[in-house]
Amino acid sequence: MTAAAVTSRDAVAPLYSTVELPDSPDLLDLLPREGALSWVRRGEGLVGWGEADRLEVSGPGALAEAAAWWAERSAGPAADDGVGVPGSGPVVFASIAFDPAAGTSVFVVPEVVVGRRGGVAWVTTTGDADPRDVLPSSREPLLPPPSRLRYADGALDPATWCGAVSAAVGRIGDGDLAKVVLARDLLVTADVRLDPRRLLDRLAERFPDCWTFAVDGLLGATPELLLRRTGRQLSARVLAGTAPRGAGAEDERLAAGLLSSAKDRAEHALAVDSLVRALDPYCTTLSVPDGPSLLTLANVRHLATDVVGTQRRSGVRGRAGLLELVDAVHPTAAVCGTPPDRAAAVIAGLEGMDRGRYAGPVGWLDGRGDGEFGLALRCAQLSDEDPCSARLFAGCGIVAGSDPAAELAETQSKFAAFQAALES
Ligand SMILES: C=C(O[C@@H]1C=C(C(=O)O)C=C[C@H]1O)C(=O)O
Repeated sequence: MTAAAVTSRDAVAPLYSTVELPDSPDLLDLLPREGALSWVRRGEGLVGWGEADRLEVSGPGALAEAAAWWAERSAGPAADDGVGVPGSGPVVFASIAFDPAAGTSVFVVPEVVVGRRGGVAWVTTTGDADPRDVLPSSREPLLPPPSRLRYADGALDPATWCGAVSAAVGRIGDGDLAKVVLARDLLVTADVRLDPRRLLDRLAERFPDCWTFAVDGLLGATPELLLRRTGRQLSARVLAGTAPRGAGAEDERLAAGLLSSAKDRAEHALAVDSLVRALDPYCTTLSVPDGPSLLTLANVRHLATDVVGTQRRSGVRGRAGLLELVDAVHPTAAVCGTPPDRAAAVIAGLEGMDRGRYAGPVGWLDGRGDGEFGLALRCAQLSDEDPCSARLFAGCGIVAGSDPAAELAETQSKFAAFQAALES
């Protein structure tokens, strides 16, 4: 085992000050063009900018290292927090690699965080800045939208990716595994620089039921909540099983078909089971509805299960923080498969790409241990080298009976979430 690689700017915890804002600002409107950090749903959540500190970490102990780092960074000289709700006081935004042992996970402590929750709004600053002085008086104008977008295949062209799906169905038929999630990437280049704020605005408008996120150039609107912790209360929204949207009566027919599909319900049950099995040892209560409901988005419809639990008060598991819980539940069968080790090996053998932080946990954590992590889906990684380019990701659960052409169409429907933001 190699040791986790850790880079962090300096060793002294910054000072944090939080004040309540008299008016509730539009969070996304506050973001600057560079370094946008976001976790926003229906106008509530957190945005941040500037970097007071940053941790990049990988290796088998990556999330434990990150938890220790954050405990030190958030526990420094007492935070001056006059608001006292989840997300006020010290906050770190995080985007964790799909495979935290192999990929790089990024943790950013912003210089400024603005939050909104239940109608209360606040601003938190790190260092000497006075929280009353840091909000922009007006928004820097958005860059013009692209007039031309060029798409190119990522790691696998569509026909080769369908071949990978067939191979996975073969492995499932041989009894090697029950489910594997296979993803593909799509490269896009615009004729102008991409403005993250324009993309976030469009995603938030079109996907009000999703969490619009941005951390270190990974931007998206995810419908899937891996884990939220508020005190001892834990909650998650598990998704698996997808149908396209249709027009008029066809849409109703597709919805009814998804809810009654034995294949989709079995695929969904594997994802719920994987979360419940991993979370159960940490909980005194864990409640799972009898069957899935439908989550309807602009581009697709999913089978969804909302799970809620209460974390134990005592013992080692009672002391587990949110990053330890995230480490325990990730990857669920919603993004990896069943059993997870075999599925991970099939992904490594068939996908032909590095997922990076796609399908990894993304969200935020505060100094009390409250926070929210979604799965980084319906997203794109903006290129560091070329400000006009991005890499989009989409994947699908493959089970017995999966049809490669239908799975390819499903990835296209999922890409469409980010494409609409680029194109509008
Ligand atoms: C892997 C993705 O989505 C996951 C796979 C789903 C499915 O196969 O039905 C549904 C929701 C997500 O859990 C993705 O959007 O890239």
